[in-house]
Amino acid sequence: MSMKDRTPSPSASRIPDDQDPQLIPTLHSVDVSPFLDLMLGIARERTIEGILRVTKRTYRGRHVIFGGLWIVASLRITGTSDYSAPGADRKLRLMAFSGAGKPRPAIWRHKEGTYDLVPFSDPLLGPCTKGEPSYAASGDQWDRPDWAVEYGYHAYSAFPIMHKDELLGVMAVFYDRPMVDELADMLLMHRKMHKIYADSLAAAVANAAAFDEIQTLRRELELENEHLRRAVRTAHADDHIVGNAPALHKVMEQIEVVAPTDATVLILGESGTGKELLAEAIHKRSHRRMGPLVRVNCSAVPHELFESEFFGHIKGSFTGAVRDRTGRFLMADGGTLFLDEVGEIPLELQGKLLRVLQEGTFEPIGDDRPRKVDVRIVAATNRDLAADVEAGLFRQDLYFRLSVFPLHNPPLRERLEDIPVLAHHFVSNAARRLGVTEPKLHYRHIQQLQAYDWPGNVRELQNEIERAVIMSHNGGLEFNRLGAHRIGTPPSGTPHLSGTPHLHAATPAYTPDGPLYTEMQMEELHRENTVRALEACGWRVQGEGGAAELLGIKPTTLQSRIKKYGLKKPAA
Ligand SMILES: Nc1ncnc2c1ncn2[C@@H]1O[C@H](COP(=O)(O)OP(=O)(O)OP(=O)(O)O)[C@@H](O)[C@H]1O
Repeated sequence: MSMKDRTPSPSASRIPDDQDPQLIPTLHSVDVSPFLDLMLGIARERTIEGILRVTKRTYRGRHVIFGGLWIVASLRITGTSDYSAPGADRKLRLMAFSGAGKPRPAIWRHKEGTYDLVPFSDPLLGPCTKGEPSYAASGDQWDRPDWAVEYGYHAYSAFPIMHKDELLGVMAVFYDRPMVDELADMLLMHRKMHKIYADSLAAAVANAAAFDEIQTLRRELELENEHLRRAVRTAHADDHIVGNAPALHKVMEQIEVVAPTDATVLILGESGTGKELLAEAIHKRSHRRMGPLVRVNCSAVPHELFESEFFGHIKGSFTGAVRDRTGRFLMADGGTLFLDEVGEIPLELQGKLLRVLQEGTFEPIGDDRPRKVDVRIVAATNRDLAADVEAGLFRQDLYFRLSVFPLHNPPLRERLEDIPVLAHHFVSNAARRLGVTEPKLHYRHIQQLQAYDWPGNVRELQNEIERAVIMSHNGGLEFNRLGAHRIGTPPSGTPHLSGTPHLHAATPAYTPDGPLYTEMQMEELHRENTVRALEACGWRVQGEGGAAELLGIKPTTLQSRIKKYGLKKPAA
């Protein structure tokens, strides 16, 4: 018998309709302000988590012993539930509850388990999954389960949460006594409120889910974009590894040894040292060279998308999964998967990754059929993974699995002898790409480049050279602002300028005793120094801490200098 069939007839207990004059006094006796607060709270929430938080504070009302909200289990709710198992759309998952009623639904039993997860076939909540509200005003109007009898749950009222004919969930409220006779009016009142509440909740949940879906798609698109851009760059890149320093030589020898095997390689080294280039070198020297080389930058993957990024998902397996998605593991089948910044993989996913590495199988989200892949892993990190293991941030078993063959890629400052050959390589690459005449690299340029410590390594060298080639205008190269473009790091200077401010003046000539500036260069230095002083004090010319005081000159002198150089405070 369905719950609808069991809906009590008016003769069983008096259930007034809204025309019933007896409802009017009831209306006056019920304090509706908590209900209005609740409605406002729900309307304001933009996330499902927020909606659930508000909902947990609710289900107040006279004689209400307990209220709960169950959501269709396949609706993935960020941060509160895991990806659902296949077939989860046929179950309701308890998401929020409140009230004084004991015990909690975790102990209420139905045929298959507890009320934490309820099948659509359940006689109590199941009828609502067909879109019909149901209720019982007293114990004799429903087949009360044992827990309801034992703990004094006499009456209930349940509503489906529907949005555009789609079931999102079910809400139910239970009473500690029969809601008949003089309480029947109150039950009717409550049911009217529940109906409004259920409709608002449906709209709020649907909005939040849609918002979630858009976010997920946006992040997926960003990732896809990044993959595509990189693939294009790699396809066009002049990717041969340049350098003869003994430290790099040793790395290349190790690559020759390990590449033909299928061993997992862990490339260690600071950012910009060329780890990705080494991973490509390993792939190209392996028997997998005709297969794909797929890169995942683990630091760029949003936490909630990791599993889908690695293993893929099936359409509809969670909110936002509007189409099937092939994970990177499957894409790399028969080739190499390069896990860049592997130290950024969240702890909870490290176990799953380890399983794939050990067994070579995985399941896409929402699909329980295991997929077998043949993938070689090359990982890279600039973190001290051993220290992360000590600190409990990285699983030891995964670390051991990844570091079968560690390769240490030295920072550029430890192979300064490679700078001339790298510099020539980058100058001709940049000139070719930019379509300009290749500017000449002089000995003094090399000296300047070798005197810098390159915290950003080869990538920074490449960027500095590209910038210098752009600025050269078919004239000479200039490297007197090395490091000035680094974000968050003060420029570390070229030694020739040591003892002088690090300024944007044309390259000076050099004497054995130091730099020699022309009058024009001195003028430029002067101008830049004045600007720097003005900037340092927010363009305040006089007074304590003003630019004139900083420069040790009179404010009037500074005024005339500002005029002479035509300096103006930049618009905010
Ligand atoms: N030995 C080299 N020869 C030629 N180019 C190099 C060399 N080393 C690095 N590069 C270039 O420097 C840039 C940075 O290299 P890459 O991206 O491989 O560094 P990475 O160590 O993987 O950096 P991150 O840790 O930030 O991901 C790339 O453009 C790469 O082509």
